Amino acid sequence: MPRLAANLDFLFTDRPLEARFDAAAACGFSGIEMLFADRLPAPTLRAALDAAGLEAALINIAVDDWAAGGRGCAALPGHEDRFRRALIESVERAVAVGARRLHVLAGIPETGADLAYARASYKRNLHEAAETAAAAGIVATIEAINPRDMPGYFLADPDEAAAIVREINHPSLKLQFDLYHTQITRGDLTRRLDAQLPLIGHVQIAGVPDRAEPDQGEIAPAHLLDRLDTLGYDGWVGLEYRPRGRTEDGLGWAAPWGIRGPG
Ligand SMILES: O=C(O)C(=O)[C@H](O)CO
Ligand SMILES: [Mg+2]
Repeated sequence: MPRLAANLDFLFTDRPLEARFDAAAACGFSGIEMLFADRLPAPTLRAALDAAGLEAALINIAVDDWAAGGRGCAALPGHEDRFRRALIESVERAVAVGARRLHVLAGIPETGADLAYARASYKRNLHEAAETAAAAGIVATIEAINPRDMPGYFLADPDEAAAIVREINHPSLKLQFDLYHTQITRGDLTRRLDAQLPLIGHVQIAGVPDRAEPDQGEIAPAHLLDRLDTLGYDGWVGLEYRPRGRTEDGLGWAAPWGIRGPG
């Protein structure tokens, strides 16, 4: 049965980061995921997780220029040294905090960039990410992000993400299947899960089109989570949405998976 993880950069954001761990645990979560895990020193993050009885399901690779529009650099030729530094630092952080999945962001190529050249460079960097992750006993993931939310992002098409994971064919490189982005760009979620399950290392969910709780709109959470269960997926499903109100008040849909508002 899939386990639900609270994304602490989307949920419980009405309180300081340090308070979100206990809030997630109080709602029945046993795992969390974070986009910006480098905001806390690794020992501090590890202590917060341990104190709340939480596992880090996934963290993102460090992105040093997020505020300036940076979205990673794995697919940006010429940035290999920067990529390697972020990779090594982030794998070390993942190990220190017990995270078994590291999302490796591709980046936004400059207008007019040679995309075939970028793809070749991306594949070399991802192979290195897989090798570095494997040596540390973890798994690197890649995720297609829809162009409405992240214009110009190199990896926009979920089927291209699946093709790249297949081509690299490394046990420590997996697909991060974000149901929200995939519904927007491609749809046909059930059949895509069926076909791509062996490639999948992490799943995320949000409602479409609003990126709020998935119980409204085009996403059918019970159907999709049951499907993942039937397919034998026993990994994490990250709740990566912007709650319509208080996070706790919007968790009713997740009750069948052990999540509850604290009352
Ligand atoms: O935006 C998403 O869906 C993600 O999962 C990334 O990690 C953050 O951009
Ligand atoms: Mg996502």
